[in-house]
Amino acid sequence: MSKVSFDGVRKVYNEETVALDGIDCTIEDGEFVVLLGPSGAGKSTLLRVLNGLTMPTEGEVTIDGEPVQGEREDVAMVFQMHYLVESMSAFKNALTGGLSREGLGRSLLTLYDREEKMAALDALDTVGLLDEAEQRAGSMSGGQKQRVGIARALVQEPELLLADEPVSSLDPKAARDVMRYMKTASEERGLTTVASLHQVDIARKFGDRFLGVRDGELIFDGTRDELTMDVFDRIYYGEEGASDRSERDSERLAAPTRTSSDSEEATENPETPTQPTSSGGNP
Ligand SMILES: Nc1ncnc2c1ncn2[C@@H]1O[C@H](COP(=O)(O)OP(=O)(O)OP(=O)(O)O)[C@@H](O)[C@H]1O
Repeated sequence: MSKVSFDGVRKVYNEETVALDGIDCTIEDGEFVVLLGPSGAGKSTLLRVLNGLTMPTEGEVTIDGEPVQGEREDVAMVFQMHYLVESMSAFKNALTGGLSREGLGRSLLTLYDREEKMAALDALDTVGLLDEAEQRAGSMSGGQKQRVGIARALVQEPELLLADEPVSSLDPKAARDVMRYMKTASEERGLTTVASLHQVDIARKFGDRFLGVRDGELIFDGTRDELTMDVFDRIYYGEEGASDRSERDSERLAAPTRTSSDSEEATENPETPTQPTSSGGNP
């Protein structure tokens, strides 16, 4: 588990594009945090400054009190595009997660020891793919591939798991499956998790806490119950757009009804947002 702090984090690309504009926030050990925000809001940049792929222009990001100054072994990332080697089995793909732990000097041809193989099998078991361990990645469904991507991240033995739109390209059922396995993995392994998602219904189902980013600013930090339709509209459509609800409400009403598998996500809060509609990136 890791505690993460953003202290006045600002990121400006090419001296003109402000991607993050003074982010202050702390993520506690073991939290499962969902990042929400329209396209270009700064979500990927926020994840990238967390895993050291990008350095802030101002401010500081710390993990367990240590400033992030580059890529870290205890931070693993799951991407929208899983970047698997399609010709290799799920097992071999998962094994490569250990490379970031062991250093890039090791080649894929290296013989892995028993402990590493057990870690890969254990990770595949965590994501429900033990029986498919020998299956070629290229022959797997999109959801299965993403689960292999999660297994590969788990083999790295991270304390902090980051996921950048991990289910954006999946159908709703596969997306839920992937998120369910990611949540289970985080709980079983005590990971702190930060995932950016556009599907608000899925976000609400799995997130413990929600950060809303818009124009590089953190405009919402709250719980599931606090993530009302108004808040959601403010995150995705801005203050002005949030007042223009009637058109979107009619689109929402015209949307297909939920399937029975969706119904477990109770609408205990009548203000519960469903799926974002017209603008704001993927929604
Ligand atoms: N490497 C880069 N160089 C220049 N500008 C960048 C770079 N990466 C991101 N940006 C810009 O920074 C802003 C924030 O981008 P970012 O990718 O963090 O947003 P996002 O919320 O993840 O969007 P999306 O949901 O579309 O992925 C955007 O204006 C984007 O064009």
